[in-house]
Amino acid sequence: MEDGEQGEGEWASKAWAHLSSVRSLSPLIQCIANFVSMDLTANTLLSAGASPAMLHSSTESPDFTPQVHALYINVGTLSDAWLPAMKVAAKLATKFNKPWILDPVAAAASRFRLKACLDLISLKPSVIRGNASEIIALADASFGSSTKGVDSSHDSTDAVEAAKSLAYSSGAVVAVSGAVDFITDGNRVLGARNGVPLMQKITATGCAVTALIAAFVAIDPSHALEATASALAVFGVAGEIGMEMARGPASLRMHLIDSLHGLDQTAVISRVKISAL
Ligand SMILES: Nc1ncnc2c1ncn2[C@@H]1O[C@H](COP(=O)(O)OP(=O)(O)OP(=O)(O)O)[C@@H](O)[C@H]1O
Ligand SMILES: Cc1ncsc1CCO
Ligand SMILES: [Mg+2]
Repeated sequence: MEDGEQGEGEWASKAWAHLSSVRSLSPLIQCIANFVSMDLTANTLLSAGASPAMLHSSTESPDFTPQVHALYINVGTLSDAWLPAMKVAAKLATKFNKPWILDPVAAAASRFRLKACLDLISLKPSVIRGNASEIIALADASFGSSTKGVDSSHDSTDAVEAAKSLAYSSGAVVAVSGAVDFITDGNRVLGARNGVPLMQKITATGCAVTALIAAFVAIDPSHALEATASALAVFGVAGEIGMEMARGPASLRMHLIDSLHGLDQTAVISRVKISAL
């Protein structure tokens, strides 16, 4: 796929091509998720056509990580026991040239968590996706500054410069979710304007979309910026269509998964709103 200036229609076609490849290639994604998000994450990957495996033991990663198409690491319910396993898997992914994707949940909630995230970032993830407060905390390497646990206390627009600086310093593509999702490699910045506000009221939609990014990057690893934008926009479109049937967060969760599974070319092409900023 080519870089450069393109209109929304071309980005939407690219998003459809990415989703079609995920469906046809069904990439195997190792997920070191968290206790809250495991179910939604696995179901999101399955409904998109990917193949999730929630394996986190450092004893089995040497056998398993070399077989996967991408690795997803989420620090949501981080513990002393899980952190070494995350590092083992991340190192294996890098060694075997597999993309790995980080979700730095609540990065600034504690010194332990901030250091864990920064240590993981030094192991070279392909993509980091967080909410605005998480990305600002990582860019500043600062603990406790205006954070509220796993929820963001900033708008995504507040974090664009932090995302660019984190992308530049880490070498990763950095995505900030919110009303507008921003995706940057430190140089280019894309905006994806899909989704509905009620997605914030379902726990772990952020975790789930980060896993979806892993599946999209797995099938287009040399275009991580574009694949990340496609995943965020496609997940947002599933949320928009799901919202047409939902009565609240619980039914939106169900309809979002159904809509992701049923997305067709017409819906993706007409609804995906990605643009270069
Ligand atoms: N105001 C909004 N309008 C539209 N979509 C939104 C809005 N806020 C968030 N989203 C979408 O909801 C999803 C989750 O993003 P969010 O920023 O809430 O992640 P998060 O805080 O990491 O969530 P969690 O930690 O619960 O997994 C993303 O797909 C994002 O695009
Ligand atoms: C609520 C919660 N707490 C730790 S992880 C998680 C899921 C959303 O990130
Ligand atoms: Mg999150």
